[in-house]
Amino acid sequence: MLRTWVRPSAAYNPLATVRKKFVISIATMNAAKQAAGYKAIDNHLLPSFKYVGIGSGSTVVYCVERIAQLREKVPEINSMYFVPTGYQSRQLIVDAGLPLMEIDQFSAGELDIVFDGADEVDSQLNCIKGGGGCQFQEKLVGKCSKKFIAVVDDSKISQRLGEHWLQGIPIEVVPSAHKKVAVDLKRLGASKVTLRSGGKSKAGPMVTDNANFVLDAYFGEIAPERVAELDRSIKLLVGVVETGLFDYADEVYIGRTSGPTEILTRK
Ligand SMILES: O=C(CO)[C@H](O)[C@H](O)COP(=O)(O)O
Repeated sequence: MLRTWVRPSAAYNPLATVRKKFVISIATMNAAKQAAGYKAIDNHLLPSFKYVGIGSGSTVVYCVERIAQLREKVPEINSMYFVPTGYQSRQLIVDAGLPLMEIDQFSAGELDIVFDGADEVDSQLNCIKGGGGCQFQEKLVGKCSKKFIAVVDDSKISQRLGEHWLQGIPIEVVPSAHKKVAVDLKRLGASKVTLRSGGKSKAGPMVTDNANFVLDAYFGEIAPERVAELDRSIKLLVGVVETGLFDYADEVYIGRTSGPTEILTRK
């Protein structure tokens, strides 16, 4: 984002103060994500593991970076297989030279662990995911894993989902059903439903790794005890492939922009 609006010329400087602040805050945010990603790997990647899920987004990049760094010290990593949640994480695994396996080889509970990012986390460790449109495969990999570790920065933490993530719950839908599902979601109580656009990179709707569309549906702030029920209601709508509501994180690593990484554990 920075690159698109800051003029690089040193002579041009009305925005210099803003620019400096912005640069520092991005660097600080990345340092927080990195600290959390590294700590999650150091604490949870056991040498005995065989199959490890890798989530999507900018934070898991640091998890993969740490796994690659540890290969010499922990040679067992070379005989593990890493299972992606979409094309982005597939590319991360391949670029890091880590052994790759696809999720279609696995069923529930067969992966040892998955490390993934999240868009928002509530007080009971429920998460909204799918900011990058990967929620279906993220949930599939999550459901095939014995443990789900979320890694986020501190801007993602809320009491209730919908407090900070105002874009809405990402819902993957079969393209031919997008209109019907949008109306259904409004009937279910969504105040705003948007068909996600491909933005500057693609004319028309964004298309997921599974060739589907995404509807972002805002349901206001969702009390933690309502998350599972809302997830079920959305899933029942014909045309819905998967929702971005996740209610099974075991631990959340929160990279703090000031202070050490905090760890929240499901009680
Ligand atoms: O759910 C996701 C993609 O579908 C991501 O994990 C989520 O959007 C968080 O991404 P980031 O780490 O870049 O903030």
